[in-house]
Amino acid sequence: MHIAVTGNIGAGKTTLTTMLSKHYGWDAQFEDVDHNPYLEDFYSDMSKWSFALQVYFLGSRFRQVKEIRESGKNIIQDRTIYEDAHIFAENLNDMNLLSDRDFNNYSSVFDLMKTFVSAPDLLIYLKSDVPNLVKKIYKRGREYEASISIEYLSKLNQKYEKWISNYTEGKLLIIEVDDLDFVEKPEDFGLILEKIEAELHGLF
Ligand SMILES: Nc1ncnc2c1ncn2[C@@H]1O[C@H](COP(=O)(O)OP(=O)(O)O)[C@@H](O)[C@H]1O
Ligand SMILES: Nc1ncnc2c1ncn2[C@H]1C[C@H](O)[C@@H](COP(=O)(O)O)O1
Repeated sequence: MHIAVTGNIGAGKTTLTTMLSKHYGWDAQFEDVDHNPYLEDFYSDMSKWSFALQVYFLGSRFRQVKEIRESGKNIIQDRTIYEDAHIFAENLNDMNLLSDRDFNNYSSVFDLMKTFVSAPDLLIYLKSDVPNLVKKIYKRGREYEASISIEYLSKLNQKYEKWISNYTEGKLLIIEVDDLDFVEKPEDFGLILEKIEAELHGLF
């Protein structure tokens, strides 16, 4: 079984991935954030570092894809490789922070990698409004994320909505998280578990 949690920056992916992995006793795969050699530089100068960061995330995410294929274990994954290409790289190109030449180069590598990627059994999209994303990013308190603009988050949210509305690769569960506090309220976490189990009925 492979479940992936998707959503904008600050939506709660890492928190929910951790809770689900503990609850079901499954392995968790997290994004390469704390040891990422480009992320901090990227936020100080997006145009300069966008290509290097995208190549880094693509490689790191493809390594996870390979591990999922080879491990045969039940895995819950924090963000997918699709988001790097269809959300982040595309948005940077739209914002002229990643040139057409670099974006085309990146996309041809991504298209090749995609042929090895299997969709998760279930994709859980954590949908959140920009003001709530801002609050959670602030609460998390990574210093280099203080420069993230409302415009950047809004554009990413628009990309997420478009991508999710066209997602047909596998089962999809959309959870509106703004009125849920699955961290402090066990009943809210319970609601999420019920929805997951309804989607995966028969596979558990
Ligand atoms: N549903 C929620 N209710 C309250 N706080 C939340 C919720 N989801 C996430 N948080 C908090 O918001 C911050 C960002 O969450 P995180 O899981 O790191 O998001 P992501 O991995 O999507 O960027 C963390 O401090 C986390 O504790
Ligand atoms: N592909 C990406 N391009 C730019 N930035 C990215 C990409 N993937 C992740 N990120 C950033 C966004 C956040 O600052 C950190 C961690 O993501 P989060 O949504 O908070 O788990 O990496």
